[in-house]
Amino acid sequence: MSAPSTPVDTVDPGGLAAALSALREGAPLVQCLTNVVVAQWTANTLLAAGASPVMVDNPQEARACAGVAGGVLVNVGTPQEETAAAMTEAVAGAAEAGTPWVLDPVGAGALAWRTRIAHDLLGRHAPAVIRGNASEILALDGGTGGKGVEGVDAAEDAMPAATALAHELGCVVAVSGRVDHVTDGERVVRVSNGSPLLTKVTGAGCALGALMAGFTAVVADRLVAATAATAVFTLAAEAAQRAARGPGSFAVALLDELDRLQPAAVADGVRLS
Ligand SMILES: Nc1ncnc2c1ncn2[C@@H]1O[C@H](COP(=O)(O)OP(=O)(O)OP(=O)(O)O)[C@@H](O)[C@H]1O
Ligand SMILES: Cc1ncsc1CCO
Ligand SMILES: [Mg+2]
Repeated sequence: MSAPSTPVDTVDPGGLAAALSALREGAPLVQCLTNVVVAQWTANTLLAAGASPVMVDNPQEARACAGVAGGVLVNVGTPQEETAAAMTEAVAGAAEAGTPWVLDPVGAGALAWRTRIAHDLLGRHAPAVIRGNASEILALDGGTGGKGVEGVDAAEDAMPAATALAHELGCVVAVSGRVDHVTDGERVVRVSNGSPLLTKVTGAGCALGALMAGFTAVVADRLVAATAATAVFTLAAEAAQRAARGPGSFAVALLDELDRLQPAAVADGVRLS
């Protein structure tokens, strides 16, 4: 199947700005089952943007937490038996409560066990959003994956796979890269904001997935939610790049700029096609 190319219609800059206002007003609780590399930075990203993180990734509490959270992030970056069991529980809790959940299939394709975990979770209850780099999205559709957790494909090359997954699961698929591509299987939104420094710090994509879980808690249209997260994150990255001397100061500045970003600046600065 070829990728759809319907131009942006309902996803407009004003809607993305309104989504950021909704995130700040709602301050949703976002449960994160994420990897050990990025946990603290992910929590800080959510706080800076205006959401409320809680990193509950044990099988004893994950289901109950997903029942009360506004959104759930499941990121398979450093899976262990315990956290994999917790992911199953969290997805069950999300299914019971109708809580939107986001899958970040870190390293899918490159490593077999986590690829099976991702497929198993997808088979239990459809996520609101699958967010990954192009190689990870291709891997979920039968591809071979990237170089470890690094993507080696361009986002546009993953759009046939993203479209197929979106149709199969009834979810949004967000493919990150120089130009981020977001689709619900019918509509495609491209966001061309961002900074190359995002590829020089670990966990940018992981933090973006957490933001998507936050936006799905406050925005009903999941295409808008995933696009708003992308716009907010990449616009903050552009401002952070201006303040940074390199990856270290960039990562710190990105938190500052997420906190400072105003909804009007989202509407003014986002580059959609
Ligand atoms: N070449 C690039 N130029 C500018 N921005 C980029 C580039 N590649 C990725 N990005 C941005 O970096 C962020 C993370 O995307 P990326 O594709 O690197 O995710 P990822 O590989 O899943 O990251 P990680 O696994 O390290 O968390 C996105 O906001 C995306 O817009
Ligand atoms: C570096 C790394 N290894 C496993 S998860 C992770 C964070 C970026 O995906
Ligand atoms: Mg990733």
